[in-house]
Amino acid sequence: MKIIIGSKNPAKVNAVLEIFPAYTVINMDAASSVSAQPFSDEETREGAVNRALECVQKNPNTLGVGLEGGVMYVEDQLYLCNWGALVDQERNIYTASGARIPLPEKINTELKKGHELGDVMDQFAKKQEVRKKEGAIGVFTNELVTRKEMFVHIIKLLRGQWEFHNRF
Ligand SMILES: O=P(O)(O)OP(=O)(O)OP(=O)(O)OC[C@H]1O[C@@H](n2cnc3c(O)ncnc32)[C@H](O)[C@@H]1O
Repeated sequence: MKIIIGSKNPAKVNAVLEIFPAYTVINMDAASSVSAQPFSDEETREGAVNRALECVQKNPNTLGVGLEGGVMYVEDQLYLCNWGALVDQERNIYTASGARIPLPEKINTELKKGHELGDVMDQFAKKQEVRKKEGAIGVFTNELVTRKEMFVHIIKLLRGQWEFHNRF
């Protein structure tokens, strides 16, 4: 069976490859149809679902996966949040979120100005394309948990729910 992942970001594609080794994994650009920088769990989750649905709509008889990064507030503290969605051939939608960590006030200030986290992280870490590599979670955990690892966990949560559903 084929799995279509609605992103070309290697941190996302490699996570799907790791958890679905027996499947043919194809990547394509899919629209999140939410803001470039989602600012809540609801919006980030919606972006992941929209991407997964587009993958399946454009490729019938496959599994679609959408992964979306965003931020959200708990009281006044900004946190990193990530969501994933898997859509099967019957259009059942499975969702899961990833580990979240607080982001420094400096990052909050830049995001409030309208900048995207990907660009802010590159400036902060003095690196290029952090979002495709260790990610914000990697930078702020001293690379003990990378963005790919965080997505691996989300994909496991999605695959596990889908397999459980298909047992009965
Ligand atoms: O190519 P796509 O799949 O769009 O991947 P992306 O990383 O650019 O985009 P996301 O939709 O996952 O994330 C939305 C925005 O938040 C940024 N972002 C989210 N999580 C991040 C992380 O861990 N590190 C750096 N940037 C992150 C990202 O770069 C975007 O600007």
